[in-house]
Amino acid sequence: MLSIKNKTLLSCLIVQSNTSLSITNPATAAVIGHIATQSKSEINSIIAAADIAQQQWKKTTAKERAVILLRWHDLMMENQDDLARLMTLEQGKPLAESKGEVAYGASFLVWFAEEAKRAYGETIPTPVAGRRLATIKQPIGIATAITPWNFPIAMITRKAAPALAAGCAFIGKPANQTPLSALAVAELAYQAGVPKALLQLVVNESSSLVGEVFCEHDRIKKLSFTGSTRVGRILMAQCAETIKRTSMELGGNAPFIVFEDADLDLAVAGAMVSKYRNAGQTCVCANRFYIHDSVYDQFVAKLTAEVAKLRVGNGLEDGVTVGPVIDENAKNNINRLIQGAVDQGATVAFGGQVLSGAYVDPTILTDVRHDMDIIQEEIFGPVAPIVRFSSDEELITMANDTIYGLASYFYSQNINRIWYVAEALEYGMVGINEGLISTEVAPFGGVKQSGIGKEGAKEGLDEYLVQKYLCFGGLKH
Ligand SMILES: NC(=O)C1=CN([C@@H]2O[C@H](COP(=O)(O)OP(=O)(O)OC[C@H]3O[C@@H](n4cnc5c(N)ncnc54)[C@H](OP(=O)(O)O)[C@@H]3O)[C@@H](O)[C@H]2O)C=CC1
Ligand SMILES: O=C(O)CCCC(=O)O
Repeated sequence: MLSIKNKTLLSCLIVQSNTSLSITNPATAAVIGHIATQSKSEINSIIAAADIAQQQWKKTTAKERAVILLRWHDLMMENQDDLARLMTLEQGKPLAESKGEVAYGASFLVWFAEEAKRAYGETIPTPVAGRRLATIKQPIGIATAITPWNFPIAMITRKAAPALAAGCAFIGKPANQTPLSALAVAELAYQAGVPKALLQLVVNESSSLVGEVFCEHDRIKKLSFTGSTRVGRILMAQCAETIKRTSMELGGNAPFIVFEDADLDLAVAGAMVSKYRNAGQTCVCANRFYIHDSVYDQFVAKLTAEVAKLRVGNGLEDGVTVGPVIDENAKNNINRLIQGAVDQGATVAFGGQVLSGAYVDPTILTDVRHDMDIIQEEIFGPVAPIVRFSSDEELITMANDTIYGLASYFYSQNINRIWYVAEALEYGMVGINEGLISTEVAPFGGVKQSGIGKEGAKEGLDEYLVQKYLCFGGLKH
């Protein structure tokens, strides 16, 4: 079942025991393997070993660390097909998307390998004679991460790469539903020369147990989390005791806005990639559509024509563009939101069938009002609820009416409107005439209850560095 070429990527697999975790393929509900779990005392031993390893690693030069990270990148790309297959088997996304994620995940290794060479300090003009002032940047120490199932590889490398590049040790907890591809990527890190004690992935049936150890351990200096706002709140509270630095990439409720002056074909292309990629299970996915009254019917017709071309099925099969969602619970929750919207007056313009297994029918809902539950909640599924608007002012109020502030998208060709709306949207990221904004070179992160901190870009490295101020006194000249 796990037929891949490079068998070393499966070194994490064990014969089932009472301390193992079983991994299920969401496309078939079949168990595809078992991996060992780590107890609390084993995780504490891993932290102690990471502490020792980091004392050596922090003394290496950024250039030496870059050589290893670049080798790791090359190994990931050499094993792109195998890693993608593993990801599709445990997560469900179509193989082409899995391959894309492997490349996206690997891109963080190159980016941070290069960026760490530019972790510059500063000199500061002294206000007092006989002194010189400067700053340096140093690794924060042991960094930990807890990641979700929707991007099993990229969310690990987006955090591990800056940590290792900065000179930190890294301990991650992948999602229990999708640890295989992350563990395979860790195996490639060791083959590239990353010391085993420096980079470890741990799992336990109880994610909250791992979370508590990470948050409460005094030698751990950083926690980076990607996942729901609900769990982000718990982790931030738990980190308070040790005043740990945190990065939080949490839930979103992205508006996708089309003004009357938009290029509609461009908007539909952006909507398809933003809404239906990964079966809608992306924190930056368009969650709710606001379309100007004068182009509403035209937009719906064009979008329907494109959604009708999607093919739902097992992500390993040729031609499949929408895989299963992560499990049947997720499917039921999405179908509950669709039914709730219909009960509140929405119309199913396309799709809406209840499918078997963990599959969700790509759906378009019209006659949707801003106050419906489907607009207020994160759908995390291939469903596009479409609201009409007629004034820019009303639109901005509706777009910002959420506790979330991660991604937002709008389409317009009017330069005045583009600047005004881009500035008025209360979001960490704005796609303007663009539906796919993620890249390793730009700062990814939200405002409001979508989180704290940035990943990728030059800012992503600073999350793993501490700035130290040096004051040189008693100088004669
Ligand atoms: N912003 C984003 O990128 C994401 C947003 N979400 C949103 O969250 C919803 C629920 O998805 P879900 O996967 O359950 O997201 P969660 O936030 O529950 O899970 C994300 C990660 O946190 C772990 N976790 C869960 N509870 C705790 C805890 N108390 N302490 C420490 N770690 C914990 C999970 O482990 P385990 O695998 O054991 O559950 C997983 O590794 C989605 O439907 C979506 O709306 C989900 C994923 C990503
Ligand atoms: O959904 C997420 O959990 C992260 C978004 C992936 C990306 O586009 O970078």
